[in-house]
Amino acid sequence: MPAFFEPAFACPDTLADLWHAARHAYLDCPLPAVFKELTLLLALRRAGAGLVEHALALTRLGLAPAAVLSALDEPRAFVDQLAAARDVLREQHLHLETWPEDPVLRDMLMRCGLAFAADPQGGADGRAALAAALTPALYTRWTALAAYARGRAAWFELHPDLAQRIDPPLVETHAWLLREAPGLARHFGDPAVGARPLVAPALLRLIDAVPTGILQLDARGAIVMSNTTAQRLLGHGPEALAGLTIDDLERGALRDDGQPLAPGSPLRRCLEQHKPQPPLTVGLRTARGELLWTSLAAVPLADDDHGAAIMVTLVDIGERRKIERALQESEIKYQLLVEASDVFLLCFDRDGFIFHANALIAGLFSSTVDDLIGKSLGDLAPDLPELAEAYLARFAQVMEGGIGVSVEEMIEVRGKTGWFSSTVVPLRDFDGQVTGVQVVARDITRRRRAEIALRAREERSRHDSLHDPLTRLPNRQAFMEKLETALQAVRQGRPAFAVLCLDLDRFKNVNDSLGHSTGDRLLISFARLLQDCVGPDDLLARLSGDEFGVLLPNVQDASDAIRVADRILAQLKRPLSLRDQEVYTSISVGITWSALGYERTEDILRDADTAMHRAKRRGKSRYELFDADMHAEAVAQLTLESDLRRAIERVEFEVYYQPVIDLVSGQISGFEALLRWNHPTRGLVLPGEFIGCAEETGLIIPIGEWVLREACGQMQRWHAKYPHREALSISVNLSGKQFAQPALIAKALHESMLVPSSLKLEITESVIMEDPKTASELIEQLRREQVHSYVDDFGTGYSSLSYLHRFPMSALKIDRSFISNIGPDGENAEIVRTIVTLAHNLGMSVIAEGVETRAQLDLLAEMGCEFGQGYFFSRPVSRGVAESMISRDCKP
Ligand SMILES: Nc1nc2c(ncn2[C@@H]2O[C@@H]3COP(=O)(O)O[C@H]4[C@@H](O)[C@H](n5cnc6c(=O)[nH]c(N)nc65)O[C@@H]4COP(=O)(O)O[C@H]3[C@H]2O)c(=O)[nH]1
Repeated sequence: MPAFFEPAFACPDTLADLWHAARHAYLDCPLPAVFKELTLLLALRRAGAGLVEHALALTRLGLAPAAVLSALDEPRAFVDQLAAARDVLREQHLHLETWPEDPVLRDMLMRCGLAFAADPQGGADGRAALAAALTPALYTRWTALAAYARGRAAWFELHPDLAQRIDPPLVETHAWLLREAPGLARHFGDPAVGARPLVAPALLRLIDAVPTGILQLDARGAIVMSNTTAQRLLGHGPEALAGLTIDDLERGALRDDGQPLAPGSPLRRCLEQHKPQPPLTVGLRTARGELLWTSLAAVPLADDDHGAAIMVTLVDIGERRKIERALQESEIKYQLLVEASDVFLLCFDRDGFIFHANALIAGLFSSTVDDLIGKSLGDLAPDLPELAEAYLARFAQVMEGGIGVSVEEMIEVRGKTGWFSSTVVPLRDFDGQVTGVQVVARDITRRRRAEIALRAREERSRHDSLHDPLTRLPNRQAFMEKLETALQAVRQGRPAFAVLCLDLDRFKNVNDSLGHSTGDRLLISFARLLQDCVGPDDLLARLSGDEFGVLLPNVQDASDAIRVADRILAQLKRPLSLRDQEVYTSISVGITWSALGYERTEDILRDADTAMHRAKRRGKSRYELFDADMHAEAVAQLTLESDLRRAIERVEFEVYYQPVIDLVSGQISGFEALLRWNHPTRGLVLPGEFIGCAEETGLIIPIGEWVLREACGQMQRWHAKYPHREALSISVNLSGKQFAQPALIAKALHESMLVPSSLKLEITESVIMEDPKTASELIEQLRREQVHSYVDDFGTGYSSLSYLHRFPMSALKIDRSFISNIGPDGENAEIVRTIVTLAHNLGMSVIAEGVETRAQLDLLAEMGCEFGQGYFFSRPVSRGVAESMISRDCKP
């Protein structure tokens, strides 16, 4: 680029200014019109279209186009003239402020100026001469004019087709000019050349088809060609796009970072430095002002015939950028997440060197992220070689298998021990190849501690749930679990086991008489004693209140269990020390063992329990081995129990009445109500066969209630029917279990409307002694309600009269075993006599049970016994028979 025109081409603004200045000079300056025309004509001689415009200007000035032809026709002479003019100007030392009047001088100046325009480089001498000859203002104007001319020429050189296409009047004028002066045609060149496409049509189609936008810009940065993609992307039609400049393209354009594109864009650099510009992300504005993100590249074009200086390619990267942005955002989010989370992150390459880490892990090693990069595990924790080794093994495993590995482990880092949960996962490249591993670890110390505490608590609570808090022995649940294990072991061929069920005899008495805390101490002391009696492999448990169980997991036969029972019984011959007192106690032991072929643990314990009850029944302080008979008995008991339940539902019971005779008058003083069961298959069943079972199962409560209501009601009906016999009383047996429901007695009386004093409740001596406290309270309550209480079966239990005064009983019934023995030989007679005397001394009447003979009757009468009851008078009879007795004037 000639230095003379540099300002105009260096900066578009300058060019624009020059353009305006030149137009101003062209139209307003005092240069002669012909000078102007010649200047332009010469400058634009290669620009046919420019000449057209020039011709228009000539027309406006009133000149015929033909007037300039002579100058154009003589280029050679023109150059010579120019050289002459230059010499003249140099010699004349002119200082012109206005254009000279002298036509020769004028002509000289004009030709000199034209020389600059036509050949700026070559006209350097002339320019210097001109500058010397003209005032600076005049010289500037002249320069501007020359720049204008040069600019126009260059413009039209680059846009021959464009100029014709966009300016139809120009084309018309062109045609007119050629008609007027056909000689101009050689200056315009071939009009077809102007419309000639820049590239071959096939290539043009190809260019149009490519998805990349292609623009060609001329040396001044104006678009001279665009393909369809570029037009579509930028939203301009081809016409609108043609002629847009770099400025237009870059107006409102943004850099990749969203900042305005700085001056000196790659397009301009390419244009000016003729160097290819690598792709750059630029946001261009479309015709609608929207932002189009492109990858913009430019290459210089060498010697293009059509004036194209650079080729620009535009690739729409909007979608890609969105994805990239999303990826970036996701990456940022990931980073934020990683940094904000409590996760330790390390990424290792295949060789075990760190290439990524987060701040948290850096902090853990009192380091920085940068410092960690490039380090190996060994560098990281030189004092933990085993840990490093373990992790390296994990890395190898993960990289080989491609599957992540998670572990929780305790690690000591810098003297601090903590629990960490870490996961090692493989890292892969786009092809799926494992490129390294990522370790994500979390400090789980707090969680772990909480877990340990929780587990300890759970274990404690499980221990509690399986242990008795008082004796600290395993409880029933624990015993049953172990029993289940033992049962399974036996099924798998392991040796037999035995179970002992131990129950303290009369423990309730201890509780009631010595207090519950003494009872507790007794249990603790007894538990210790048991512990001393069993082996380390044996299981001792407290099954319930005063019931203990022993599981002997390895026995040859039942005798092994018997030996243990004997040992315990022998130990109990000595008193148990309870702090400040010593207490004698005994136990009843039931034994069973697995050789009996058990299927269920409940059955084992049930049978041991059955045997234990048998031991109790047989006098306590002993053991009983469960056997087949007992089993049959147990089965029979079960059958009986279910039959009883059915009997209650269907009311298969009946009350029989046995008269009680006044031994003085010989008349019936009352009846004892005795229960009978009309069994559907077994016929009449006596109470001895089912009362025990009813008591054990608690069924005695509904049965007893029924008897009470039935008997009270019956007696009340007899009272009503035989009013003169209203002194008749009814005796009803009361079970110990019924003590708990004294209200039922009041209820029965209330419902039957029987006078309370007509009801006598028989309570056995053993029941009283089983629970003396409750018995005493009940008897006292009954007394207050005017219900009489009798001691039943006296002599079979404690046989002690000493306690009787503690209970406000009305009478006692001497057991029939004593009566039957006061036969003709008089055995027991003295005992009975003593009982009668003592009872009288305590203010109680006496009823003799089981009177079967006249001799017994006579002896009892002689002893002063008030009442008698027995087969001698009558067996227990049905209601109807009993009534007939009453109606027969009360003699049985
Ligand atoms: N060998 C002989 N026996 C005689 C003679 N006189 C009466 N007996 C029998 O002696 C038992 C007297 O009843 P217990 O001592 O209260 O003894 C009763 C009583 O303890 C209980 N029992 C009967 N009914 C009930 C009831 O409704 N409730 C409760 N809880 N127990 C009842 O069943 C036991 C047996 O009742 P039973 O079989 O009816 O037997 C009756 C009666 O039939 C005699 O001269 N010789």
